[in-house]
Amino acid sequence: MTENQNLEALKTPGAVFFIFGATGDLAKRKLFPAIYSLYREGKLAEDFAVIGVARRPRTQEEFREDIFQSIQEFCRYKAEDNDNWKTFAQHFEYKSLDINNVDGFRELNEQTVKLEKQFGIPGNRLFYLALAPELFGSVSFNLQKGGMLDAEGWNRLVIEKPFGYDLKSAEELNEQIRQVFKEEEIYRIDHYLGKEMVQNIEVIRFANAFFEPLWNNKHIANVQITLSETVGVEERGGYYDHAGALRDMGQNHMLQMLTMIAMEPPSRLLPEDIRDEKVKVLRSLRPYETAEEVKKNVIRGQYIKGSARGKDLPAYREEDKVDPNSNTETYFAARLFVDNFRWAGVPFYIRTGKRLPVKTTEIVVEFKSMPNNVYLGKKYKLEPNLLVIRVNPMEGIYVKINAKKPGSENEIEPLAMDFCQSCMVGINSPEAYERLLHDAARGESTYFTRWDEVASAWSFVDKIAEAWAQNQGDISYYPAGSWGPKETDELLKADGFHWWPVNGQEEDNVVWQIGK
Ligand SMILES: NC(=O)C1=CN([C@@H]2O[C@H](COP(=O)(O)OP(=O)(O)OC[C@H]3O[C@@H](n4cnc5c(N)ncnc54)[C@H](OP(=O)(O)O)[C@@H]3O)[C@@H](O)[C@H]2O)C=CC1
Ligand SMILES: O=C1O[C@H](COP(=O)(O)O)[C@@H](O)[C@H](O)[C@H]1O
Repeated sequence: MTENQNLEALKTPGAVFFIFGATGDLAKRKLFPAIYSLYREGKLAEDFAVIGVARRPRTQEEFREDIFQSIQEFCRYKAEDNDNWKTFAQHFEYKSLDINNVDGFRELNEQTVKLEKQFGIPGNRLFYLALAPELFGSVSFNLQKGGMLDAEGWNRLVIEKPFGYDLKSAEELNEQIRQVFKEEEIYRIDHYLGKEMVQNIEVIRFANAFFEPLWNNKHIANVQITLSETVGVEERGGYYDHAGALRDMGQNHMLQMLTMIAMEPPSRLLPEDIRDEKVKVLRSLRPYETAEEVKKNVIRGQYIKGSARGKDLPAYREEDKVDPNSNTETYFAARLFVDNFRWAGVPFYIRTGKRLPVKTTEIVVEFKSMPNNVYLGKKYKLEPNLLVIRVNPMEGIYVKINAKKPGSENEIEPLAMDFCQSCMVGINSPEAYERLLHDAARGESTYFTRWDEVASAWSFVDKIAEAWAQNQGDISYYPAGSWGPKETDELLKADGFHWWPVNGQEEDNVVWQIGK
């Protein structure tokens, strides 16, 4: 393929993008920068328009100024105040509208038709709901009543997480949306699926002869997925105190990464085939039915006062908009099992938390050790081989192997073969939201979650949440800036394993860590 053909294949079809919630945090930090990056990369030509929708008043000039500021602050490309910027900004308009006001949607339709004529857009409409989920149903109904879905092109609905609070509320939400949109028109965002290295899991697994044959319970001892954050709840205390780490990160990002690691190779690289395989993994998760099973396999914690990098940090219960008696978990870790032929008996350890010492997302696949009753194993203590996939913020993979210590006669030491992708492409790697917006506009649904995936993930998580709700007392506390409750280490120790240190974690005896 020539470069021009390649760019043509990546080009987004002409469409109007509606950003509902255009004055909000997500639009400012992620969506406007993503649209600008697509434009700068030639993936978005001149046949597009963006209409920002929210209640507060904004003139067109003020709205365009908001976008300029958002790009300057959050985009990997900077806008310059020149003709190029002015051409881009002309594609943006604002509509002040309460989403409960159906007449406003009729006006919005008139505004849209004008823009479609102006930019030669063939009636394709993408509705991005950067709104609280309680509003998804009303927007869908009013889009229909206001005639917004009657244009000639396609309609697509992109919705943000959280998709419900539990299975029941997710079903209700889904039912409302499905009265208006077909499943194939709905794009449920899980922004972790837009991350470079999460998408790379498939390639690492299915394009390498030395991984796939070993990818099973005969050769893999355990899998560890860590998603640690240094931040607390910031301005989102109200939402977070209702949700907690299990719903905020577990039901979606953590389980999605697990499915990418555990799924069977799809028969074809088509969205539905890939999603079929992912949902099978979710259905194979061993459910924890009783409070005892939950207690044995899942740990929850909440941060108390602590410090990090010389700075004092408040307790979770002291955070803005958080109940001072809150029992919401800011951390959870679990031992999960995928009960199928490939994975029977292999524990998947997952952990995530706020106010941990480093910001990192990493997946460690620990291979079974060589038999220690023969040859080298008899003589040396061999470290297990590891495949580490670094998702965030560093991107890359490395493999830890045993090798002869250079210069020594017969000493063996662990050695890391490191591919640091971020060192090579640096800040040019597209942001998750950029990829996902681009995919949704091209009708590429692989990296969005299908309803049955969402439902299966909720039914698994609900049982844990129910057990916790009945037993409020079993929460552990950890100082902000520490690695979470100590019980988390016990979870692995009981199986003869330990957490492998993640990138940035200080460990004196880790000779194979990069930079050591
Ligand atoms: N921010 C983030 O990093 C992330 C956010 N999300 C999800 O994305 C969604 C949006 O989040 P975020 O941007 O942070 O939220 P904000 O509270 O910052 O923004 C909400 C937006 O909704 C608009 N809005 C609220 N009520 C109405 C209404 N009745 N009619 C029209 N517009 C309305 C607000 O504008 P106005 O007040 O002017 O009407 C504002 O633009 C949420 O579901 C959140 O959970 C998911 C992942 C990350
Ligand atoms: O969805 C969410 O993700 C962020 C973490 O995302 P990352 O890309 O920065 O790793 C998390 O902070 C937030 O609580 C959650 O809602």
